[in-house]
Amino acid sequence: MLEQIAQPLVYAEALLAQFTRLSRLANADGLPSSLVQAAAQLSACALSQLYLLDSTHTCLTLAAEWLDGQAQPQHTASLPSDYNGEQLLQYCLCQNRHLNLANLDHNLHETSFLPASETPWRSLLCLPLQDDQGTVGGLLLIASHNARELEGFAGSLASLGTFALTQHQLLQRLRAPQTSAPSPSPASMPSSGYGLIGNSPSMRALYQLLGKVLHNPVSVLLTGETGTGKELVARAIHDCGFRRSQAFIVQNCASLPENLLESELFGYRKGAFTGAERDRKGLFDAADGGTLFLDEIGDMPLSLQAKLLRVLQEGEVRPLGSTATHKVDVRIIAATHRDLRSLVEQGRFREDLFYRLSHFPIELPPLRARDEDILQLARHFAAKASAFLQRDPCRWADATLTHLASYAFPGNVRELKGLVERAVLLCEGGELLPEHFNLRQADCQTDDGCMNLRERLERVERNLLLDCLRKNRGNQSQAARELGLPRRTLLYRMDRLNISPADV
Ligand SMILES: Nc1ncnc2c1ncn2[C@@H]1O[C@H](COP(=O)(O)OP(=O)(O)OP(=O)(O)O)[C@@H](O)[C@H]1O
Repeated sequence: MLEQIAQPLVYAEALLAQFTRLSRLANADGLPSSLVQAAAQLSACALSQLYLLDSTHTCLTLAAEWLDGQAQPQHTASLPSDYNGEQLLQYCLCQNRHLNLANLDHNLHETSFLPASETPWRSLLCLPLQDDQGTVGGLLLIASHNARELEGFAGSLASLGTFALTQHQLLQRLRAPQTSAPSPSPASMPSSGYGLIGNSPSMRALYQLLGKVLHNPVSVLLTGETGTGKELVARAIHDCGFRRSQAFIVQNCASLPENLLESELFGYRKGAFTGAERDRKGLFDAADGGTLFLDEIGDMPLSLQAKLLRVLQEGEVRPLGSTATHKVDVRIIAATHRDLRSLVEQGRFREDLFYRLSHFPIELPPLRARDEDILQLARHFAAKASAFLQRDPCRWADATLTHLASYAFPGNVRELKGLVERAVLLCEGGELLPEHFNLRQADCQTDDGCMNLRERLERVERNLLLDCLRKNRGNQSQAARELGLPRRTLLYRMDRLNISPADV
């Protein structure tokens, strides 16, 4: 790591001292400025900057700057991560690769993010930093007025920066419970990740995967039963990624006959077929720079699959009736509820396209695999439905929550949404009661045949406790009060039901 450094031992000692200094900081606010100071001193560069990506991964903020031996006053301005001007920062962020420019005099990159200076900036090194989830959480940058080779600092400063970023997040998390946040009303219940609702282990695993693809241009294949949120996830990838200012276009591949689907997707030239009276651009052109969501990809006809493969491989589109191709830059997110592998075996889906699409597969869990999310989803849908109907948010009767928590939903979030919306419509006194929900009794009881009564009751109790804890943002005293339990009893039950603060 240090082979390109002039005096590696001296440097290693200084680096160790900086790791030690950063590890001793007990205040999250001090970490960014200590990191930029350390980076500038270790590299002997006049400038060091730390940019942090916000939790939605859409804004970059200059969190700290060290210039000519001094910490600079904190900037409040933030830059959207999809801004076009700062290609250099954007490149490191999206590609998750460091960039070393040893001579900025011959550089075409825009560097207006560097502070104005009488002596020009002549070299820089920009390093992506990963957060504790393993996704890019920020950038550390050093720059010098001399045309210097800074590559040798890349490995060690990236490690130092990643360490500081993780410490920063840990300290922020430690501090969070001490600020007494007001209990959220159902209408303001926060969403859990990328605008999706759910905090179950399977949803948290999903958020981790999403974090990996947001700033990475790979095609994504979303699989999962119908109504599990595939389109919602596709939108989240688009809205939280760097293409968010561009178009998000949806096309259902099962909804159109082959010819129409082809002309919709690829466009056509005047005279390509009877009725083609003028040139028309296709959806790939409309989504240029943005995202095209191809729903029900398993139903795409084989001939179109070949054309889609060409777009994925070459980034080229050929409209119907044209001999020429043109380039497009479109991120493809495909979705299907079918088993594509078995369609490949049956010869109904191209194997090469299957492998091309499944570079990054994401499977959405059915609702039955995340029943602890049911009440959170139900509250969310009820709050949205009330807002839509311009009504005050509904209250939830305890019996209703128990009723819902014990219902064995199959796979479909859409079904739960429909049930809740109907209940909100039926509810007149402002309180949602069990009779407002049209739940099939059989499903309330049958559930998983392997579960005995005690296990079923424990599942219901676990879901209710989790719901109450979430509603109170993890505040156990408040949750215990609301449940009418001594706090110690709540803690005992949480322990027995295997509920940890992380589940909340
Ligand atoms: N995690 C979630 N948080 C909030 N709403 C959700 C979630 N998952 C699904 N929904 C809602 O459920 C409904 C169905 O979701 P969506 O249309 O994305 O499913 P799908 O898997 O694409 O369905 P299909 O296979 O039928 O096309 C939508 O109204 C969506 O907003």
